[in-house]
Amino acid sequence: MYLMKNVEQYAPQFFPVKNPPMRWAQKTMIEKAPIWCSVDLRDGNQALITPMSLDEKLEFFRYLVKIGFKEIEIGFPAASETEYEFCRTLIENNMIPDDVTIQVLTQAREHIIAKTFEALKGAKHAIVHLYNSTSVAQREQVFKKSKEDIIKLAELGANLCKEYRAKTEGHFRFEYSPESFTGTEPEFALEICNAVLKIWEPTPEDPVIINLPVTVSHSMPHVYANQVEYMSDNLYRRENVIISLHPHNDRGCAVADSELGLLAGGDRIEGTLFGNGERTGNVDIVTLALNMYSQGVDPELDFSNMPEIVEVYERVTRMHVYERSPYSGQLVFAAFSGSHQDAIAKGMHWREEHDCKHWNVPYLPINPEDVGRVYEADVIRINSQSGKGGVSYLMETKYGYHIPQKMRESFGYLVKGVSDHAHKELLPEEVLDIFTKHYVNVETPVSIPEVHFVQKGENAIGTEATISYKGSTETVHGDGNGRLDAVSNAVKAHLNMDFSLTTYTEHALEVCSNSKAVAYVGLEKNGKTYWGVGVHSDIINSSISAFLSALNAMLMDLKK
Ligand SMILES: CC(=O)SCCNC(=O)CCNC(=O)[C@H](O)C(C)(C)COP(=O)(O)OP(=O)(O)OC[C@H]1O[C@@H](n2cnc3c(N)ncnc32)[C@H](O)[C@@H]1OP(=O)(O)O
Ligand SMILES: CC(C)C(=O)C(=O)O
Repeated sequence: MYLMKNVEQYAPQFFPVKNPPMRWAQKTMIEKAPIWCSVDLRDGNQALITPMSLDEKLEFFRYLVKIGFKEIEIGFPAASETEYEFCRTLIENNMIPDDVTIQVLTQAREHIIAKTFEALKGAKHAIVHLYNSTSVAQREQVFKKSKEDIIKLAELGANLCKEYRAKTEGHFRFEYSPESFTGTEPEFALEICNAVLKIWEPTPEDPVIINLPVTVSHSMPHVYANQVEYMSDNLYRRENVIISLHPHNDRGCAVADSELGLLAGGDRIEGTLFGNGERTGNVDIVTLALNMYSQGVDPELDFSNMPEIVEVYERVTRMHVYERSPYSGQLVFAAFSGSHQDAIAKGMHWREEHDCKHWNVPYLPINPEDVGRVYEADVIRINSQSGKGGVSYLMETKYGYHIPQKMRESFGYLVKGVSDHAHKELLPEEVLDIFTKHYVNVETPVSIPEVHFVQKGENAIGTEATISYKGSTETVHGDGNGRLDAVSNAVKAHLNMDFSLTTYTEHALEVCSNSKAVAYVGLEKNGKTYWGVGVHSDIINSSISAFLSALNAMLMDLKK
């Protein structure tokens, strides 16, 4: 019994290569950056609810150049006035850097090819990208043409492009796409591509791009890789052909298709930032490039200011970068859960203490700083799933508190409890606030407004302390082997209670360029430890404040 009643109406829509050699399967890494071609301004733009305006396209174009794209498909000049004007604006205003080649898309129809070349007048160089659909479904349903007639259409387009190129000044290269390649029999895709190549006759000086689009994704990535390998092995004048890949993401496999396709012979990738594009989008170039980067391969694109890239992209496309989009999403470096935070904090300390050549911090595939993200804001995020490791790491890296190991658990549970009850994430300032209110310089119910010490021997100190408690103020005395011990003994005697001082640590604290001293005290009573922290410009005052804070925590607890 099927849960979804229509499963029987589906069957695989792809044509696997017979007996594929699968040499690509022996490879494990992409070893150099492919030629990148951004199709944000064409495939990305044609899929937007409101396509970009001229100004938005100009801003996006400049940004793509800044990222480092050397080939940019700027549009479909015959599609609309905006598309045409955009192409003219770039050319007439000399806005295309010499090392950047614009690319334009055209169908195999004369008036569209004519308009495309008209749009390119004055361009120093460009790629003219011709396509027609070759899949069984499109041949039968859309074009209602035989294989021979589909080849004739491609040949017509290829010949027209050649003719118009001859009539137009500028250095123009050609690209051909057997559109819907993944729904096409590989033998037929090869036949039609070779027919086009025989018209264009690629040479080393004039190589041709054969683009193998996953127009719609129908198969698992290895099936596509076999198709790419088959084309690469059999294309006419392969040595003068650049194999381009253009995967869409219908099955969520565009990145895998691209990576395996590159292993199988692809030289070039057409994709978009954050995977914008028709339906589920084109392949996300950010992911592809940073996947390479994370393995030590220079992607030759600059994504070091991801927050800015996301801002520009979201503004001009009116799309949203998904929070979990690899490398770019708001949450992709965030660790909320305790064990992840603990491992990240320890991994970061390990890096400080060891001479690590390679990045291998647990749970962080790359250093978030490499893409312009910051640890405190983006990595350690605190909610009810967090633990002591993350909370302490935050307090240390953002506020300079080195909370003693033994105190961390108590603080971790305190923070977790606040977040759990409020049912929300806590910002770093809120975590600091909890810490301050709960532990630092707590002066109720007991306070010590004044304290003096006298040295009574080599290891003996006496104190005279003024203690305020429950509305009365008294001067008390005590002796000890140090100042804190003397105050502790004086308080014990005055309050007639017993406890032991189990932890004491101190360190300097940088607060707004002033150095203060921070002390941490743990007092134990009936098997339970109470914590206090003192912050003061003077270390003696800090330690007494820490002691008092712990004592007050104990008194409040005993009162319950
Ligand atoms: C997979 C992709 O992304 S391909 C790129 C798709 N992008 C776009 O289509 C965006 C821009 N397109 C447009 O603005 C318009 O489609 C235009 C201006 C190109 C053409 O507009 P129109 O001619 O008015 O309409 P339309 O696109 O519906 O034309 C379809 C006709 O073109 C034919 N056709 C479609 N693609 C091609 C092609 N690549 N080569 C030759 N003919 C084609 C169809 O078979 C159909 O023919 P018919 O009129 O005999 O039925
Ligand atoms: C024009 C072609 C390359 C295309 O966009 C596709 O097939 O997805």
